[in-house]
Parts: sequence; structure tokens; C-alpha cells
Amino acid sequence: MANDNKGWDPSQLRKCDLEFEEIPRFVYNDPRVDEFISENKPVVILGSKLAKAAEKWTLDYLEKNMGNGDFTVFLSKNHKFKYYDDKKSMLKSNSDFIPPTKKLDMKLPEFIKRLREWKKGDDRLYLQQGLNNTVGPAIVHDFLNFDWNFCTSKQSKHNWGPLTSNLLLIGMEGNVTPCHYDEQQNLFAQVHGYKRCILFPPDQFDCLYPHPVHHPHDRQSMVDFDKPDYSRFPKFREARGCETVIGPGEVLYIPMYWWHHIESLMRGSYTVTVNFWYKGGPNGTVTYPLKGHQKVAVMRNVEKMLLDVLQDPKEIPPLLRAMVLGRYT
Ligand SMILES: CCC[C@@H](CC(=O)O)C(=O)C(=O)O
Ligand SMILES: [Zn+2]
Repeated sequence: MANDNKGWDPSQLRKCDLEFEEIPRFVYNDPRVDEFISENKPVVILGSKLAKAAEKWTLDYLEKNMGNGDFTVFLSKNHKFKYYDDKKSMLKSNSDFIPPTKKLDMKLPEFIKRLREWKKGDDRLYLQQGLNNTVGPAIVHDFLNFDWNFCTSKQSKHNWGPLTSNLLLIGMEGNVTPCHYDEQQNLFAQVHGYKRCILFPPDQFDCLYPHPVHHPHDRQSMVDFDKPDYSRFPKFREARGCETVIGPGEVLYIPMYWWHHIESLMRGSYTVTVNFWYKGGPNGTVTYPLKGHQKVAVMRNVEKMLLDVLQDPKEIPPLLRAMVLGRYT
């Protein structure tokens, strides 16, 4: 991958068995940006002022101005912060589920102190907090100075639904959010430090082996990218993805349903990102054959319906096997 950006070096990336295409990068007013977004394809948007007002959000500035609210911080025994659904983890059928991370409410000064005093062997930390009105006035001022015209113009031009949240992400170097997909459009604005983003289209569902929909790790890939188990997940070898490293001021459009693995480069500093999650828009006229993301939505509905009627998740595999093996294969 090209590292013409002065700010990072391939030695700061984690090793990965797969090779990837580069995600294209265009200046924000290049018409190809909207061409890619309209085709639900990832694109890096350069030179936008989307979250420029946050470029002064250093840890010192945030400590002074973030207010005295509690922030959601995840702790992990390793470098992975694999998301899990709290509610699903309480289901009887998931009683053997062990959450891979601990979720705490933490004041910002404590988070920053632990970040600064972190040493090898300590739990890693990842602050992931929706920006809301508990933040201090200076942060509100900066937030209001985001380039809302830019993102709102994308939202209306591409028929996205409403903005659901802006997550503030403050991660340690080397933190990884493992491969998963979201059911929202995402303008992922990098503010401080560098993040490597590996993306796969929705039609690679069969190469990325998502957990069952009822599982707490719904939408997350079962494949450990650090040590893929090719006997359990043979088609992972065939996964074809694209990647980019984004730095301060760069925005990655992550299309809804696209798989993404995101890591903070190991270059000696924390990372800050603000994401902009939008609900998907109305489907509009459906054309056939259905697109990859629509088939994922269909498969999700089938799994939900089967669980609804069968109640016991263990009854789903034998029923699906009876339906498919020898009949549709
Ligand atoms: C909780 C959100 C984490 C983020 C990835 C990352 O920056 O580590 C992501 O997956 C997204 O913005 O969709
Ligand atoms: Zn995500």
C-alpha cells in the first residue's frame, strides 16, 4: 500500500494474510466522490472541513473542555475491541457467552491519566462515546462548527435517513475494532493519528462468517484476522477487500453493510475519530437480482423469523440443513 503520506509507515500496521486493493481518494468537491457514494462504494474524501473544528481536540484540550460527564470506556485484555450486544448477551441461549471487553463509565481526566500511565500488560482502553449535551461549552462550540453543510448535502443527495449519532472515538495506538458491518451509512472523520481501514463488500458475507443474528456478536465476523482458522473458515482465503490509511482531516465513507476492520497505527500516539452514522434511506424501486446488501438484509430476516418460530436456536441449523442439503445443493 502506498505510504506517500509522510505521517505513517507500513511497519506500523498489523500483519494480515490478505492483500487488498487501495480505496480511491478524491478531493471533497470532485464529482467522483458522489459517484462512489451513490454506488454505495467506499471512498476517501480529502480536504473537507467536516470535522476540522475538532483538530484542536488534543487530550489536554479535551480534559479542559469536555465537562465532568461520564464517558463510555471499553477495557480489553488484548488489542481487540470486538463489539457485543448487551441485551443479546442476557438471553438464556447465550448464557455461556463471555464478554471480550469490560464496559465502564469513566470521567475524562481518569481515562487520560490511565492512557498516559499505560504500560505493557495493562488492560488497553478505548473511549467510545456518543457526543451529547453533557460536553462543555467549548466542545459544543467546536461541534457546531463542524461542516454540517457538507454532511447534510451528502445525506440529502443520497437519500440517507436521519443522523443517528456522532461517536467520539479515542483509542490507544494498536487498538483494533475487528471486522464487522453496521446497518448505517458512515462518514468516518479522522481527527488525530492514523487508522488503517480494511473494507469488504456485503457480498463477501460467505467469506467472512458472521456470528448468528441472535448471538451477542451479531454483525461481527467470527474470523480472527490475526490467526485465521482456515479449517473452520476456508472461504476466508477468498475474501477480496480494499484498504486505506486515513490521517487527520481525511474522511472515509463506509457504506452501510460494508464489512470493516479498523486499527489504530502503532506510531506512538493515541487516535481521535468522530463518526457520523446515518440511517439508510428508503429502498426505492427494487431491481433484480438483489444487491449484496439487500441479500444480507433478507438473510437477517430469515434468521430472525426462524428464531421466532423455533424459539430454540439449536433447532435452526438442522432445519436449514434439511431444507438445503440435497435439495438446493
Ligand atoms: C464503535 C465504532 C468503532 C468504529 C471503528 C473504530 O474506529 O475503531 C466503527 O466501527 C464505526 O465507526 O463504524
Ligand atoms: Zn463499524
